[in-house]
Amino acid sequence: MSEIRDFIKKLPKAELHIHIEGSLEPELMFKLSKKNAIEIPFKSVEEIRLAYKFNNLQSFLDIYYAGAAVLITEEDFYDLTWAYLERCKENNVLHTEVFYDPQTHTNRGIDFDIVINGIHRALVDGKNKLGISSKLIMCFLRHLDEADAFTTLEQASSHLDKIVAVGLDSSEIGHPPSKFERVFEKAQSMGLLTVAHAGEEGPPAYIWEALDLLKVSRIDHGVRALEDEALVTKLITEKIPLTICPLSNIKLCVFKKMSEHNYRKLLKKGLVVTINSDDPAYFGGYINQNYIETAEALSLSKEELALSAKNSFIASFISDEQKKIYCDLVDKTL
Ligand code: HPA
Ligand SMILES: [Zn+2]
Repeated sequence: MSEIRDFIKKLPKAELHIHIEGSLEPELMFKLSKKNAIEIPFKSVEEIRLAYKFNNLQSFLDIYYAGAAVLITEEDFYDLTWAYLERCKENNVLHTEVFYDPQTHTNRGIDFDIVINGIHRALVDGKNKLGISSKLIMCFLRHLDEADAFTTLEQASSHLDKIVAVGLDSSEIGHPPSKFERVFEKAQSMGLLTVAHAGEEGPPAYIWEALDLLKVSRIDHGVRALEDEALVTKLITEKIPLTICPLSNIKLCVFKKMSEHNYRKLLKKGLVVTINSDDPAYFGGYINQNYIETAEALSLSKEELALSAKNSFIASFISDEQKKIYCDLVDKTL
């Protein structure tokens, strides 16, 4: 193994941008489709993998929502989450903040409680059996309307002990953060933090809206921030983290190739940037693979990789004491 790969493997990390539905590997999708008698348009695991060719965010989302339809029982959501936590262990992820999309499931008749209880139970086991700490972030699908998001927030009100924040994902263009200003305001009044996908395909104006209207603690993706100098200054001064997903950006054609990714530029400017996997089953790798491909294409040094790992803990929703413990662990790898 090359020295840099070995270093990345040993580096303690937090993952802050992972959609649990996006960790559904073709093998599990196939198995669940048989068990639950849900038809999927593929005859084999190989056929599923071959279908994973995307030319933008929407072409991915269409397949991603179709795949999620095999998830029916609480056990299915448990197994999905547990499989991801085992990958965390392999990738030396010590802390993870997991997104899930309740509306993907409730809108096809799955009870809100089944989904959250299955995911939560696996996260508790992840702490007890694997030593991985975690938080859960409930995302609203932005292509659906405000009323649907309000209904979802209402359903979450008896589970507030299991959720740290609300987020915003799905088709970005045409669905600006402003559409959900009132829902996010209500979520905050319930004690929840906020994050939002912005500036993945959408313009810098969407990042401004996420900050000014949704009062987000972090921006998910945010790679288009570089197009707006005043925005970059704000993100640096206010230390607002970006959760960047390099392999996702290549697979969804946000950048043509990894050598053109702006990750290193953002890091060099002093933004709190982090490396994450987004939808690892669909985009060709878990967090270490994202670190490796970014490091190799952009010639990131060990110091820059360690800074990225420290950023991941600093940008997380854990306590300051815990952040210090994890950052010290990162320093020890240098
Ligand atoms: O990268 C993403 N962007 C928006 N929505 C998503 N849902 C899963 N992954 C993504
Ligand atoms: Zn995402």
